[in-house]
Amino acid sequence: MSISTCARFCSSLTGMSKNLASSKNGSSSKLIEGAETCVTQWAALQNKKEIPTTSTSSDNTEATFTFKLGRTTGGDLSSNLSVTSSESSDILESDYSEKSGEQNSQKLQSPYVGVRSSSNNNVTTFVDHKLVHKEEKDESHDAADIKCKDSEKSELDDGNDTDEDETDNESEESSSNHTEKSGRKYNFDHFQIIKTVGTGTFGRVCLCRDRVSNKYCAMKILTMAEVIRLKQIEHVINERNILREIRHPFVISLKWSTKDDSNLYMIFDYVCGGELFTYLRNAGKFSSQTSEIVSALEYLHSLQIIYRDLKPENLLINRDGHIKITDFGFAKKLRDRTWTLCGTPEYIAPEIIQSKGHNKAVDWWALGVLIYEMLVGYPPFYDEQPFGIYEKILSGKIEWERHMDPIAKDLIKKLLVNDRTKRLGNMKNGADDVKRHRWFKNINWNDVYNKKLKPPILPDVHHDGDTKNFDDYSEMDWKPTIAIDQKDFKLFNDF
Ligand SMILES: Nc1ncnc2c1ncn2[C@@H]1O[C@H](COP(=O)(O)OP(=O)(O)OP(=O)(O)O)[C@@H](O)[C@H]1O
Repeated sequence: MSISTCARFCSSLTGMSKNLASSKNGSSSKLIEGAETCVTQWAALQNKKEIPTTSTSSDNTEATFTFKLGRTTGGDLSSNLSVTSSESSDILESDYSEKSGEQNSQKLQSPYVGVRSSSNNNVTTFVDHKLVHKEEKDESHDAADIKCKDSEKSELDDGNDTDEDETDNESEESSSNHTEKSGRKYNFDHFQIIKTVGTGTFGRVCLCRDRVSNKYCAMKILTMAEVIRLKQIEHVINERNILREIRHPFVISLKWSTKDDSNLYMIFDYVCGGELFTYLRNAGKFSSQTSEIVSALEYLHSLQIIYRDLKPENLLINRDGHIKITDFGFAKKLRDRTWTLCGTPEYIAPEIIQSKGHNKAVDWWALGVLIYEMLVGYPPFYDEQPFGIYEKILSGKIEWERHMDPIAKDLIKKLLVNDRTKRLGNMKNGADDVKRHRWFKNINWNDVYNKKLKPPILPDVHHDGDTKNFDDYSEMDWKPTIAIDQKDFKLFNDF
């Protein structure tokens, strides 16, 4: 996850953050207490029946409690917190589909603090330094140096090296199956790591060069031990599986995934423009990007996938100016509804707060928040405290800027409807209702999909591997690769 963008509230969370930072597997009950308090306060806020703080599942399924805490508007500090516990007494909420009873793991985010200026990507990141690797590294690394054995289990993907910008539409038309083979077999040492361009909860994202095709790509490296520690195995496997299934011009495309005995790896096309948010904060310029997001959401929902993490940080912009939605860590294939409390506070839909069970409607809500934030510069529901944010979300009151475009305002209002059965996008015509809104009156949706709309702005990049739109990250804190034991390794059998 990018920590960049709008840095968010923090002071109230700092103490919690410290607790979390010092937490180990076996000592997380304090943190869970904090999480329980959150849940209880939400319930109290609404004067509604209490959200269960223990799992109702009979099979002791592990619970999920997932937040991305930490966005402050115009401020400069954000804090993401993470905590886990596998003790059933600490269970807060099970993440399962209503019908499947599918279990999931438990999480608040890992401790880090990010600072960002509102005008660009200047982010300072402090990741968990407990396992910081002090040894100095060269700027570029061989992927093989990271210790991926030949015997690693690797996922043969489509192996399609062709420049995505040129082939996106072709491949989408010819195949929606990401695993369709094109003949190439990837190998880990085909990749040379050049530079870190982002950090996430469990690892980092690096710019790489594919030695075979000579193309740039992004390698997301997740430390298995961290994934286990944060009880995120299911989410990571979900992320990979969903990414393998999808192929859309405005969604990041996974080229290959693999693992060794310490890390999970996902190789994506490199999106060199950085975050969209950096470029566009202007009503006139944003409608074509919005339409790309709508197109992507419609596609995901058509596959019964909810994305659940729509926010400016997760919208990257390609060299051609088009959007790429990234970070599918919260995405989920749904049979019906899900109950995981997850998301980023400012973007969470009321039904998530109310623990009513949620579905794709949460993405349409988040779209309303996103459009508002893109147009106004800060999110519609904001407070220094997360509870204040939830209270505002539930109240449904939105402050409107006087000069807000009335058509945009109408769209936002129809997306930010508390009653999800009346929310645009979630009614019987689905995404068509959104697409037919006046805000999109001049939009030809086929043209959107085929990238025929001229992007309002092109990112300032000099070449495909340009990293100027990303923050600088230390290459000195690569964590040592520690092999996990066989028992733990088996947890990743499905990756
Ligand atoms: N394909 C890509 N091209 C360029 N940069 C990327 C790409 N994928 C990710 N990044 C950068 O790396 C950052 C972290 O990526 P991502 O959000 O996927 O990590 P994460 O580990 O899932 O984070 P989280 O903590 O939210 O789980 C992004 O915000 C972005 O800046």
